[in-house]
Amino acid sequence: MTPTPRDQPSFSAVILAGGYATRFGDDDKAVADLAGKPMIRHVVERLSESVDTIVVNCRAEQQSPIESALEPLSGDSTVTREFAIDPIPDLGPVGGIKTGLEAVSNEYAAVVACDMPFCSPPLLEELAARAAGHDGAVVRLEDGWYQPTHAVYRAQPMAAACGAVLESDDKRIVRALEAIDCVVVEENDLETPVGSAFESIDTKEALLEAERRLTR
Ligand SMILES: Nc1nc2c(ncn2[C@@H]2O[C@H](COP(=O)(O)OP(=O)(O)OP(=O)(O)O)[C@@H](O)[C@H]2O)c(=O)[nH]1
Ligand SMILES: [Mg+2]
Repeated sequence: MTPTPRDQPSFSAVILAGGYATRFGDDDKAVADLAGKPMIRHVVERLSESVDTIVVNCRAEQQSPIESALEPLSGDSTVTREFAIDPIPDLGPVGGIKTGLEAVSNEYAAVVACDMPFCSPPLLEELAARAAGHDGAVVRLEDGWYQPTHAVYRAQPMAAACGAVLESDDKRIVRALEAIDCVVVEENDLETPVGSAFESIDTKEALLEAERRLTR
């Protein structure tokens, strides 16, 4: 086996951007300005440290604004970007994860929400290493909540599990996690500092708060 430069299992990334950002207001938070850069660009630039293929999952009408938000992107010439458009919008993150992972050609992929500008490539690398030989690795915080939109999955089984969940009565993402061989990593057991990796920007107030931290 030829190790990657970081001696980590290689994985792709899926960025979930297909939500309607209702708590954020009328604007699409994926392309909202955060400290001089569209939010999704923060995520793409970070993920480019660890992956060579990024799949952006969104609705059809978002593709053009998101493409504009990501061009030109310096220093990422080796990163391939693709779009995976939801065939049916508004199925929630489970629908987005299914659409995105179906477009992935690597065995494993990190899934990260577009509103997590502090996402952590080192943390995702740790999750990829923990997921090796399993169908995924997801962090459970001390308060008991899973972090499925900053996680690593084996693309094919997780996409299939999301498809089955969408067909069932209980459409919660936790049902998909239960259906696959997903390693649950307790927050306290992580080797990598979490920092603000799991922080999502849901409101304009949260955006301003994140901006203050990024610019001070
Ligand atoms: N493809 C797809 N992605 C979604 C959908 N709903 C949420 N997401 C994504 O999942 C991630 C987490 O979702 P939320 O934080 O609830 O984002 P949101 O649904 O856009 O925002 P709210 O309307 O305020 O809940 C974000 O990256 C969203 O873009 C959906 O219906 N389809
Ligand atoms: Mg939502």
